[in-house]
Amino acid sequence: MIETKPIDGKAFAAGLRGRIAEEVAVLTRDHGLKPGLAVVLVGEDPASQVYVRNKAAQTVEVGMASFEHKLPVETSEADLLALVHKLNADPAVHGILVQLPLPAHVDSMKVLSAIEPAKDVDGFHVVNAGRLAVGLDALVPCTPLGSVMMLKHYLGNLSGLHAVVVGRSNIVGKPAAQLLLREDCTVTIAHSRTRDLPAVCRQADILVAAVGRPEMVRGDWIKPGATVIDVGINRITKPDGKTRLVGDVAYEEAQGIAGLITPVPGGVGPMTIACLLQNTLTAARRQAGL
Ligand SMILES: Nc1nc(=O)c2c([nH]1)NC[C@@H]1CN(c3ccc(C(=O)N[C@@H](CCC(=O)O)C(=O)O)cc3)C=[N+]21
Repeated sequence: MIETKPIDGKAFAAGLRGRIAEEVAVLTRDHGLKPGLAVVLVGEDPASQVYVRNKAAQTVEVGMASFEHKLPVETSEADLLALVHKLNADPAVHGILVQLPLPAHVDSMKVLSAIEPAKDVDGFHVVNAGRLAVGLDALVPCTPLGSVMMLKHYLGNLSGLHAVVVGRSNIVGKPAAQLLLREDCTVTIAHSRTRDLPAVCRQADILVAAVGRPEMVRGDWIKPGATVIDVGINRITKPDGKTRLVGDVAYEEAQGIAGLITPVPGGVGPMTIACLLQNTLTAARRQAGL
């Protein structure tokens, strides 16, 4: 029987934020540079409001400036684009995040493409996606960045390991695959059309679940001793009417099979926000030519 160890993303993120705070203090002291992050939220989705509030609080906590822009759900695409252009031109703003999903009447791709790539701390702009793909310096999407940071910390060298990424989204699956490839993993990208998905997953030394379906990855999809990164954050309603957060992996079933696993909550989620701050620091430094 394998002893399954949880990967404490919450503690890891707190440590990372501590290091970021020290670097921000040095940057401000030696160069008079205070990194600034602008977050744009359209509409009043309660979960999104919680994330945006957490991001703003942690931004201030590490010594950065936080600029929050809350817009009504009926905001036009033109007005949103105008705000993005204003933030692009604002020297106090080094990072811009437009919270997704946007309302249906707004073309998300158009808005993301309007963000100056150097300020695109989500790493969603095609320029950053392309730079990551060809191995140039890029701003890298926060969730995959945080996931790979934890993998390197816990496993050391990832070279030659077989990583299976379940999910092919532009914000997690594809960039996660690129980062793992950069670490010399053998990478398989699996998705809803993959034939015999459980058998493909069972080949993984590193299994990244990023599908957005509660507990879809079952215990018997996991190779004994494998490292499981659960990117899913699904709010489900239990029979008693209470809600609870679950990942894309059946966490209890993974016990005794996985070697290491990120819990939900307390795994990848906190690292996503810490990496957003890391990207803002990186963006500020590059914009200042440091
Ligand atoms: N442009 C954009 N960039 C994003 O990065 C982005 C976005 N839009 N839209 C929404 C999703 C969601 N997201 C989360 C970040 C942290 C937690 C997080 O810290 N979760 C805690 C629990 C939070 C809770 O209890 O609800 C945890 O997993 O432990 C969750 C979700 C970033 N997103």
